[in-house]
Amino acid sequence: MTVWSRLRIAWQLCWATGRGLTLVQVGLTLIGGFLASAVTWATKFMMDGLAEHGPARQPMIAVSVLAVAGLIGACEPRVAEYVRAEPNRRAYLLMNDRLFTAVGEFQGLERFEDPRLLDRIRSAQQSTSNAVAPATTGLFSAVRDLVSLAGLLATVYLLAPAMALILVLSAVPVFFAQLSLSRRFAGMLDTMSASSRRQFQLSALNSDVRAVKEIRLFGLVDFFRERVLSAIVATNHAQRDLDRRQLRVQATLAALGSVIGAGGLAWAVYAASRERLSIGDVSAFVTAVAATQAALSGLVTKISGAHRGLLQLEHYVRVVNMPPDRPAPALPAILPTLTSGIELVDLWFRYDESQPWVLRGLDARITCGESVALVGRNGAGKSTLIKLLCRFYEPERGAIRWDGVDIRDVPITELRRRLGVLFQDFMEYDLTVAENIGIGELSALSDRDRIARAAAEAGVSEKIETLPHGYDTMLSRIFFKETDKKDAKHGVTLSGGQWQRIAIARTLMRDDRELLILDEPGSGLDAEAEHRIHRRLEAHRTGRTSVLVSHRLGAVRDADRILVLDEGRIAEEGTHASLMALNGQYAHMFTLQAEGYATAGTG
Ligand SMILES: Nc1ncnc2c1ncn2[C@@H]1O[C@H](COP(=O)(O)OP(=O)(O)OP(=O)(O)O)[C@@H](O)[C@H]1O
Repeated sequence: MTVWSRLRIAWQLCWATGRGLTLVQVGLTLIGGFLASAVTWATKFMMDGLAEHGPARQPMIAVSVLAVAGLIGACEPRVAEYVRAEPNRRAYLLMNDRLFTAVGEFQGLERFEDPRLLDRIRSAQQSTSNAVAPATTGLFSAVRDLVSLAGLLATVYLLAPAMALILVLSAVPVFFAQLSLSRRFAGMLDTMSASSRRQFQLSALNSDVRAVKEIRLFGLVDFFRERVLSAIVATNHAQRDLDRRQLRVQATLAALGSVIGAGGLAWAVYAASRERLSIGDVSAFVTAVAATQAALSGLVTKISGAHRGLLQLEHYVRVVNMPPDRPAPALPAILPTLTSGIELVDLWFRYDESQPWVLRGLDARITCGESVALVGRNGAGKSTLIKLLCRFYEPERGAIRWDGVDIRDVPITELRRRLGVLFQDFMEYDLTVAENIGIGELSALSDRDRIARAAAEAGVSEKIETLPHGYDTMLSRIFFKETDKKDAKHGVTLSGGQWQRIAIARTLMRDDRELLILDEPGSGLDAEAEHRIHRRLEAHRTGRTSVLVSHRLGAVRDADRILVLDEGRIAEEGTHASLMALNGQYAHMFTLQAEGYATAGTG
């Protein structure tokens, strides 16, 4: 990205936060910029007037100008600060809105599995709070210093052209050194983000109750502490290196400034002694040189701050402008109401080119109105298949057809509107019970009857009734203080199985959808609860098109058809009875499980 396109982004951001406020900032910038030159010239006229011992009018006018300039100079930074705070707040809101929308548009899971992109999203998120001020107000300040500098240099040039040239030349190397520093800083942020992400993840283990148990039991405290510390040491090292470079550049600028200032003063005094400069000229020269150096050093700092801000903003711009990962079809097909069925045709899928195939030419059919069970060993690809049905991933070859229509040809949101899915790794939201269930169907978020029906069907309504505020009880996994745990308004914790029932209820809010998918709905439930839930779900699924994934083969035996996934294909399919008669993989797995229960029962 070029400097100009970055500047354009900063300007567009300012403009989008408010045209009026931007124009006020431009005005303040110009006023602030011309102030130093006004002071310098007024000082010159005042001193010359005094030296000439003429009427007091000229010095008094100069004094008036100085007084007004002093007033403006005192107020302008405060006013500017106030005027800039509002656009920054607006920019924060606007950028978060755009970022949320942009990331929300990522329809697949691939981007969320790319660590570089995750870093970029994190940097983009950070840039909404810490890059806007340097990039926008920092730029205005830089322009103000630039205007101020131009005026001052013109003043110095009129008095001593060589000195103006020396001042400019002395600033050039420092300016580029500072720019290279900020580039390094942005580069360092990039490389650090991976290690700080790691550090953050490892540090988070300290407050994750699931991790705390294992860490204590396996004696891992020192192991993780050392990992965190080494990540911090690496970050500190990079920061220290940068600080040293910064110090060198700034010290050089300061030393150069002092030498030039002293040299200039000596020359001005010498020129005045030879009457080539008036007293006013000398004082204007001294004021202008000092102000020029201050403006130069300010300019360099502000430009480098703005540069850093702009480099960070680049992450935001790149994320916001990412092309869709599931582009809408050029001629979208209409997804028909499911009447025939869903066909999976020669599906080939792997997560990455470097990884083995998970599906290898899988063919299957889910007939409308049929309850299908999907079984197979761990890692066989059951959850992957479900994610393909939802288009979280796309098959590398083959197609999924919904009543003959390739699901890639319809808008993805339309496809997802037709699905009700319970994922194996369902979410536990820090929301109330009613919200945790109701968000399954946002339009019914305040429909308490429907929420209560879904809860009853998921077998969790009795538990909800015992909660301190019933459906309005806050469910939380995070307590900020130990005392919060005792106060129901901060939330109550549920057991894993109770959370699972809440998640099932959430999915059942979408029970009018054409395809219901349940991935391991009973995994966290006790035997009796699982049995009851499966019976309920079975009754619920009757006559509806559904796919149930489960390792408990007792729970799938009543399905209309059972598909056994193995080696990336459907290895066996049929009813429980026909698969048992086949005496293949399913029969083997079922017999093993049944024997396990029988042994447990008799043992
Ligand atoms: N996000 C991912 N990135 C890379 N590989 C993955 C990813 N998710 C799953 N896999 C791999 O794909 C294969 C199939 O995984 P999948 O979760 O679909 O199996 P499954 O049949 O649902 O297993 P289980 O019964 O254990 O839930 C596994 O080898 C797994 O390691």
